[in-house]
Amino acid sequence: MTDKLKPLRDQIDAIDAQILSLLNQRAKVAQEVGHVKAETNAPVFRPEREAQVLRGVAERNPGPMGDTEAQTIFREIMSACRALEKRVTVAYLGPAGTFSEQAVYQQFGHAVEGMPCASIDEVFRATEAGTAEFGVVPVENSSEGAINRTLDLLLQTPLIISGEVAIAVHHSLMSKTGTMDGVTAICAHSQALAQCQVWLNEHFPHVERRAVASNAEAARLASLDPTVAAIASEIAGTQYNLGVVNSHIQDDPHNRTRFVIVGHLQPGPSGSDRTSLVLAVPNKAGAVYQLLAPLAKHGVSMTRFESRPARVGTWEYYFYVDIEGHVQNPAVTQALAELKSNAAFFKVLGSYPTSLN
Ligand SMILES: O=C(O)C(=O)C[C@]1(C(=O)O)C=C[C@@H](O)C=C1
Repeated sequence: MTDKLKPLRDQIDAIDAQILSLLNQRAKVAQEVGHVKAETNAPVFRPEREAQVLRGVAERNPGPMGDTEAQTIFREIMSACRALEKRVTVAYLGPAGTFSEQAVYQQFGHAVEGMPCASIDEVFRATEAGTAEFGVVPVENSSEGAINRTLDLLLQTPLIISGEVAIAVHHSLMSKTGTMDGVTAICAHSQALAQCQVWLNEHFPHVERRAVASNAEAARLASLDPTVAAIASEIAGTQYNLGVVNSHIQDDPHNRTRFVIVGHLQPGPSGSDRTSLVLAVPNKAGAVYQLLAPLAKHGVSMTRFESRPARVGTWEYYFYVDIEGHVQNPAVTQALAELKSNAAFFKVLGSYPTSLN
């Protein structure tokens, strides 16, 4: 056995030495890019370029390594190279261990400064003030719908959406002992409790459900109290030393949350982009239909349409619309100019590369 392994491991050692040398060659070039950018005060993080690099990795990947695995590695390579230019600070809905933190790493890799915030409002405030260069906030969940606080804040903020990330949300039921013995309450964020309600009704109909600020907070509480179980990601469970009672308890096995990245940067076109808008029209029959007509006229596809009652201002509803394409694409530019002239309220939230998954 050992005799057969030795030459293979020697090969791996030799390849690793080459990989390391190539990684450092790449890192030196990235440092040069950093110097060029510093001269012109150009932004270090270029989401459209990173999206193109990662799409190129999948296109050129000869295997047997999977495309997603190759992209994960290259995301971290770019993250490490970017950190040599400048380490980007990213605010997110904390504490550490939340799906928001996972979204940060999925977009930026691990060579970033994560800044956990107590609320979505705080993420916007920190990013607007420049304490963080970017903020990552949840915008919609596949089973529970829109995250209304984010939609309201997007309406008011001067920040621009510069990217999106979709995360598969798998919830686990966990406790200090890894069992439900002696457990009298199950804690989680209200969204997570809602996403697991059918499963909970079936398995633990008589255990109290308690909504707390975040799933990570639930995990922290469970780590302190054997009468409390938490619904959270297993990453959060590991962080707080919890045992798993049941995995994958969310009612929808394909449950996903989409996050957006907000900041002061408007990315250029990447070749596969999305544009997010907010619109309002006077409340009269056919107004919404007329409002959206320019999209069909210019062949622009709408990928999302969400209405939100206005709590302030003149209009009854705001419409959150996502379309395919970048504001700089001619068809999108024309469609938006016509849309703007029909709308009573019009705001482009940003144009950004579509997420990889
Ligand atoms: O191409 C750039 O602008 C770089 O700074 C290099 C690089 C990379 O490592 O490939 C790093 C950071 C940017 O976000 C994009 C790409």
